[in-house]
Amino acid sequence: MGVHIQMLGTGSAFAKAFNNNNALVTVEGQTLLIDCGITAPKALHEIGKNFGDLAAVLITHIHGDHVGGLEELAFQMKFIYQRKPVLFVADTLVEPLWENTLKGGLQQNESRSLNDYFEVRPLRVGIPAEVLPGLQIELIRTPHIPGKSSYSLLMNGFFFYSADMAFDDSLLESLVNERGVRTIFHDCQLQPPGAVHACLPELLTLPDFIQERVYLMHYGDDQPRFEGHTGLMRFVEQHKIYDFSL
Ligand SMILES: O=c1ccn([C@@H]2O[C@H](COP(=O)(O)O)[C@@H](O)[C@H]2O)c(=O)[nH]1
Ligand SMILES: [Zn+2]
Ligand SMILES: [Zn+2]
Repeated sequence: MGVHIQMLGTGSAFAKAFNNNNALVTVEGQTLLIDCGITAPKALHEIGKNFGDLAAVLITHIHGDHVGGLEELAFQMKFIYQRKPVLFVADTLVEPLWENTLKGGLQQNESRSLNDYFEVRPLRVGIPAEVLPGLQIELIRTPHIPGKSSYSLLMNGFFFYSADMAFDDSLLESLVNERGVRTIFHDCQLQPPGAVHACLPELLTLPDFIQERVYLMHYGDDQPRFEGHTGLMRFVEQHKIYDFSL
C-alpha cells in the first residue's frame, strides 16, 4: 500500500526561509494534513493544492505554527468548498482548541462551537484510529511545553512523527526495539539548549541503529550550515515526497 509524506514546511516556529512544520500524508489518493500552521494556506498554494483537496486534518498541539491556519481552513471549507472538514484532535484538546484558539475568529450568529465548522473526531492516547482508509494513527503524549498537552504520532505501527517534543531517548529506543519503528521524523533545534525540542547535540547521542532511522525537521533558517554535521541522520526536505509504503 502506498504511503507518502510531503512536508508543506520543515521550519521552526520563527523560521522565514521554511514554512511551518506541517505535513501531508497521502494514502490511496486521500490526503491528511498534519497540523495547519500560520503558513499552511500559502504553503498548500505553493504546491498547487488547496483545502478542498484534503480528506481530513489532524492537530498535534496548540501552537501558532501548528494551528494558526485553522481559522482560514474553517472559513474556506464553509464558504468555498461548502463541506465540513474532518478534524482529528486529542480529546483533551477539543475544548481548548475552540475556547483558546478559534472562538475569537469563528464564533458568529449560529456558529458557536467547533462542531459547527468541523466533523470533530476526538482521538485517545494509545488507541490507534483509522484516520484514512489504510492509515492508522496512534497518539503518544510526549513532553513539549510544561503544562501543555502535546502529542506525537505513530503511523501504521512503523512510522513515528514527533511533531514538537523534547528529547526522550528512552521513548525512541522503545519505539524501535519494542514496537518495530523503522522511520522517525523528529523535530530538531539545531542550536542548544533544546528545552522544549530535541536539540541536535542531544539527537547525536542516539545510537547508530536509531540515528539511521531519523529524519530531522522543524529546523531554523540556519539549517544549511548544519548539512554534513548530523551524524547518520538526514534533514527532511520541504516539499519532497517520501514514500513509506509497507
Ligand atoms: O518554552 C517555550 C518555547 C517556545 N514557546 C513558544 O511557542 C511557540 C511555538 O514554538 P514551537 O517551538 O514551535 O513549539 C513560539 O511562539 C514559541 O516562542 C513557548 O511558549 N515556550
Ligand atoms: Zn512547532
Ligand atoms: Zn510547539
